[in-house]
Amino acid sequence: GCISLNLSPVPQPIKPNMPVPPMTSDQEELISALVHYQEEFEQPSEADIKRIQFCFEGEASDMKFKEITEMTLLTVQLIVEFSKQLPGFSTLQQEDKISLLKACSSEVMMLRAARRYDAKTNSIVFGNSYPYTESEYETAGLGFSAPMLFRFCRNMCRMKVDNAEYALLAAMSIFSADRPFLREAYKVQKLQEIYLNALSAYVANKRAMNSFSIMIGKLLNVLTELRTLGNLNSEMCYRIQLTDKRLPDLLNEIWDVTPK
Ligand SMILES: Cc1nc(-c2ccccc2Cl)n(NC(=O)c2ccc3c(c2C)OCCO3)c1C(C)C
Repeated sequence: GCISLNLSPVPQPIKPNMPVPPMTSDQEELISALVHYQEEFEQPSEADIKRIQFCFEGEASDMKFKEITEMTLLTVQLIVEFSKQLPGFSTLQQEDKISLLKACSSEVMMLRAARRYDAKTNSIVFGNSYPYTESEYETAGLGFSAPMLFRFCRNMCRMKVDNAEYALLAAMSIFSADRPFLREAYKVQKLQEIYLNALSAYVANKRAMNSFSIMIGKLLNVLTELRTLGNLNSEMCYRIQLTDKRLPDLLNEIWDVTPK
């Protein structure tokens, strides 16, 4: 069932030497719901992954590129399902839901890649058996993006971001009030504040006090980094337009790549 959003007065902002207030039960409920949905919509089904694996022939680069695009298509659809479960999302107008999903999907894709990053093999394991290494990214013709993507993944890994923090960052990326064409930006802003307060309460209660302000600062900086990565994804989409490679129509539509 969906969590009743408690729009009670915003809890006190946490100051450095202030005793850490316990999380409210609403915040605990919200966080466990998000972690549950994050797990529910984490992986494409085995059947979907199998379908991708065996239906491509052609030269290595095209096959790798096609695999990545199909895997991304499945993952973006999971991101849409995750977003629809977020408390508050259903209170928005249809047009705003679409504007938010178009704008956040590449950013949440980057967060998902970071969650699937395996430091030992320096690879992103999308699905259960799809290790993407930096060189495979090069093979697929996406070489320009690989170093930045893997640097982002390594940084998230070093910060030891946990499932709750990933889920809350994804929710904050989804509920970004400064996305283009929003009709009710103020509603999106209010929703993001609820997830921000839950994130800061969670971090304050989880990490020793001295590292709270450092950690919350780093996590909020991730949202800024995600903007850059999302914009570079759009740039990559345009570059692909200029080559003989093609993205699936749904990705072109979601990422506003106007077919020439
Ligand atoms: C089908 C497809 N799937 C992805 C993708 C793959 C993994 C994580 C996130 C994304 Cl968005 N991308 N984007 C990138 O791989 C991509 C593009 C630009 C980047 C970047 C990535 C991962 O990361 C670093 C900044 O620039 C694409 C297309 C557009 C090729």
